[in-house]
Amino acid sequence: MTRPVIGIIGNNHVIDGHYVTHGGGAMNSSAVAQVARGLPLVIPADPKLVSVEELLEACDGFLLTGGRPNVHPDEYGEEETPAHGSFDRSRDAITLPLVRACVERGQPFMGICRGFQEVNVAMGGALHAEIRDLPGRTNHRMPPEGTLEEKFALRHVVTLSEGGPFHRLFGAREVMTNTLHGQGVKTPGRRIVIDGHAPDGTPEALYVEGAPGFTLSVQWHPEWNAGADPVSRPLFEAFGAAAREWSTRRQPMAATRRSA
Ligand SMILES: N[C@@H](CCC(=O)NCCCC(=O)O)C(=O)O
Repeated sequence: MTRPVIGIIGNNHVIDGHYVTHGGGAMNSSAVAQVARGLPLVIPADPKLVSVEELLEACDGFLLTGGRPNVHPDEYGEEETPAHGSFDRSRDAITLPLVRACVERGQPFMGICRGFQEVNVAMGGALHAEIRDLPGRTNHRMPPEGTLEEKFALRHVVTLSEGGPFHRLFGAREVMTNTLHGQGVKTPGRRIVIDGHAPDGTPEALYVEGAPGFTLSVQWHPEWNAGADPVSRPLFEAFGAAAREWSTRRQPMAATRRSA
């Protein structure tokens, strides 16, 4: 059986100050290949190079990866300030319409960290520029020093809604997660259900109400230790199963198009 193709949304990275690359962390590719059991395909998220329509055709599902640059506040009707940090407008231009198209079509996606925030903004929601500056909130940012193990260590509980999709998937109302982000959901978009929170109230898990496909998205990084972690593993397995189902459903459509 062929593997479902999972488009991994790449980030623009500048190496050595001048060499521009499109990349996704190797952890994402491994989680897709080894846990979701999909074919990982890193996407250069730039509308000069790819279109949303082409991506929807080429891929069975999308992993909206984490990324340091933030979604531009223009996308949710706010003015840019220094607190908003850096941006990746090319990625915004692909992922926001891609999420809306996937919701409409029932094509699976899973948002991680920046990807989680993109799902919210795509559906009309807004973000806080810097959650650690808000009263009562803690610092969710990546520790600036330390090994990868220390940066991705489990740091807080996420409490999930009773009977919600995350509770059902994990079989627990409380799970431990890592945390490596500065921004967070301020107002949920249309049909966005916040299904899990950190102890300081920060939204951590969401899905799109009534969407016909897989939309589970998380503010933490399940790609870390994806094969062994009891939270990451079921998430990637469920995402892979959804992409596989999409791929088997669309094969007859693709065959019809080829023979026409
Ligand atoms: N920029 C957003 C999203 C944070 C995020 O996705 N972090 C992943 C960083 C991965 C890396 O180190 O490149 C925010 O800050 O909230």
